[in-house]
Amino acid sequence: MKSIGVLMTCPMHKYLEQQLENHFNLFKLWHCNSSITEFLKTHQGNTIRAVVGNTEIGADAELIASLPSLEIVASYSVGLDKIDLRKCEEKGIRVANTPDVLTDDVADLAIGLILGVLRGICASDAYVRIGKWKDADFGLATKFSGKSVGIVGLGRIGSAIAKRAEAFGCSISYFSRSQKPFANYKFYSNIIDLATSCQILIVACALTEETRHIINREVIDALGPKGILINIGRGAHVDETELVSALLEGRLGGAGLDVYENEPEVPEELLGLGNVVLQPHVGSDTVETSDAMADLVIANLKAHFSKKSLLTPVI
Ligand SMILES: O=CC(=O)O
Repeated sequence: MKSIGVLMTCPMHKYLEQQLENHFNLFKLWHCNSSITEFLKTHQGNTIRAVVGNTEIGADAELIASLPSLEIVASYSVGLDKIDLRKCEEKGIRVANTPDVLTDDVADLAIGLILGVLRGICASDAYVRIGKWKDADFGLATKFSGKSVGIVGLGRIGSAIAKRAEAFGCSISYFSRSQKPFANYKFYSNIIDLATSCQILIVACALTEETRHIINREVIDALGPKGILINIGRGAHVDETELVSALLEGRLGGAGLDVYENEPEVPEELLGLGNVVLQPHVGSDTVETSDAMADLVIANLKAHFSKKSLLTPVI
């Protein structure tokens, strides 16, 4: 497979880059200072048969159009929102992603964010480091165990979060397109009703046109001044301007965020808030999971080019 051209869209995991280099003829899009078209002209765009993208740069219509020999997009991510799926379908381009292997890490981080916000873990850590403990006790935080948790999207990650939250004695309810026959949790067909009924609302669904800004002013107000919003999905699930004003005005109790609308930009106003915990989109960023995701990308590419079934096909 050494002669097969594979284009990586941006720097990702070093191990993935090495594996791609070992097995394929690897092109790195970020090595070009000019436009994609220029880059592809000088690097014979027509030799590239696969694209490996991620949550930052996937495969948009422009990239797909400039690769006449493209056969497969193997994403180093579970999320597909940076891939023009319609174009891929239209052109018969296969698409694969990395589900399952990252579920535990993302669910773990969701729980970490809840504890971070409710127990003030980051704020109290800073309190110790800057020597304030010597002057006074930190003060009281909020209990997590036993709270009511609402989950937006009960897919693989949402279900893994539910399982963890159950172990904390939380009651679980969820909103999704349809009721899940396997789930023993309370189903809401209306997200406002879910937000009204829970104390912690967690966004764990895929980003699509229907779920863009699914967390709007109405949902935030339904969650209320004691409610906590956790987002480990995508920044665009939340109307960030509304989120910021709700937090500043005390209409929302707190937030734990791993994702933002314009990454890596984070609204300045959030930086000074003690009831907010911020992470730089690291849900699946552990050594173990990143290696497993990389192995899955390679396995999908090898399967495709050996005319075998993809391990985790999307299209
Ligand atoms: O956000 C992470 C992913 O989609 O894998």
